[in-house]
Amino acid sequence: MKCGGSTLAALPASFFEDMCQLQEEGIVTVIVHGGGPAISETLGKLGIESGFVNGLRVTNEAVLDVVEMVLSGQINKEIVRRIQLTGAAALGLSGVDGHLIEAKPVANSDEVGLVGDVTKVNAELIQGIVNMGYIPVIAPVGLGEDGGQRYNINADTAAGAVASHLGVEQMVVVTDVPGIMKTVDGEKQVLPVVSVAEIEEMIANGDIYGGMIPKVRAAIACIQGKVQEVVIVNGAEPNVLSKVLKGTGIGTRIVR
Ligand SMILES: Nc1ncnc2c1ncn2[C@@H]1O[C@H](COP(=O)(O)OP(=O)(O)O)[C@@H](O)[C@H]1O
Ligand SMILES: CC(=O)N[C@@H](CCC(=O)OP(=O)(O)O)C(=O)O
Repeated sequence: MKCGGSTLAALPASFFEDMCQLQEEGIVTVIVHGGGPAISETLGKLGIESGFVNGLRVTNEAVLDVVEMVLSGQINKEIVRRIQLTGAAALGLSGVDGHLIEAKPVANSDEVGLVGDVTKVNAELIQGIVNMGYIPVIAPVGLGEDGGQRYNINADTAAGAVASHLGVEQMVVVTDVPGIMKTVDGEKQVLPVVSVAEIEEMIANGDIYGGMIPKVRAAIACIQGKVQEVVIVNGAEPNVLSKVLKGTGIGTRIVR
C-alpha cells in the first residue's frame, strides 16, 4: 500500500482497524508512505527553499536532512503508533535500514539533485518482518549501491518498486481523491477502471496532472510485472481497505 502525505491527517481509525482485521485474516499489508506536505511545512519553518520539477522535489543535502527527519521520524512513527493503537504490531523503517531500498540518481538529476530511482529492494527483509507478525512501515529514503549516498525517492515510485519486488497481487494507493477523475458532460466522475492506454491518453490531454502522474506511472511500471492491479482510493472513506478487498467497486482500478 502507498499511503500519501495528502491524506495522512484524514485517515479515520477504521483505516487502521481494517489493517489489523485483515492481518488476522492472513492478508498482510506492507506500507510505503509519503509525507510531502509535512516536508514542505518543515522546510518552510526552517527557511530552506525547495521547489518541484515534474512532481519531484529538488533535493540538496540540506533538503535531504529534512526529508529524512520528517519521513523516517515524524511521519513513519505516527503511522506505526496509529497501527499499534489497534492492537496490531508494526515496525517502522526507511529504505536505509538493512539496505531496504537501493537507488541510483534519476535521469534528470542535474535538475532535481539527490533524487533516486529504485534499483533494488531487500524483499527478504520485508518478508522476514512480515513473518514475525509485524506490518512493515517504510519511508522512501534510499541508499546508493555503495551505501554512502542517501536519495530522496518519490513515495509512489518507491511503493511501486516494493510491490513489484515482493510480487504482490495488488497495490492500493491511498490518497485524497476518490480515484482517477474525468470531467464528462461538465461533471467530474470517478473512473471505475482504466487501462494503461487510457492513462497515456489522459496524461497527454491534461486530464491527469500533478501528483497523479507519479501514481499512474508507478502503477503502469508495476502492473507490467507480477502485480495484477493497482487501486487508487480516498483514505478518508470509512473502511476503505475492507471495501477494496471485498471488491465493492470503490476507487479506480488500473489494469493492463
Ligand atoms: N485525473 C485526476 N483525478 C484525480 N486527481 C487528480 C487527477 N489529476 C491530478 N490529480 C491530483 O492528484 C492529487 C493527488 O496527488 P498528491 O497531491 O501528490 O497526493 P499524495 O500525497 O497522496 O501522493 C489530487 O489531489 C489531485 O489534485
Ligand atoms: C523526490 C520526491 O519528490 N520525494 C518526495 C517524498 C515524499 C512523497 O512522495 O510524499 P507524497 O506521497 O505525500 O507526495 C518529497 O520530497 O516530497
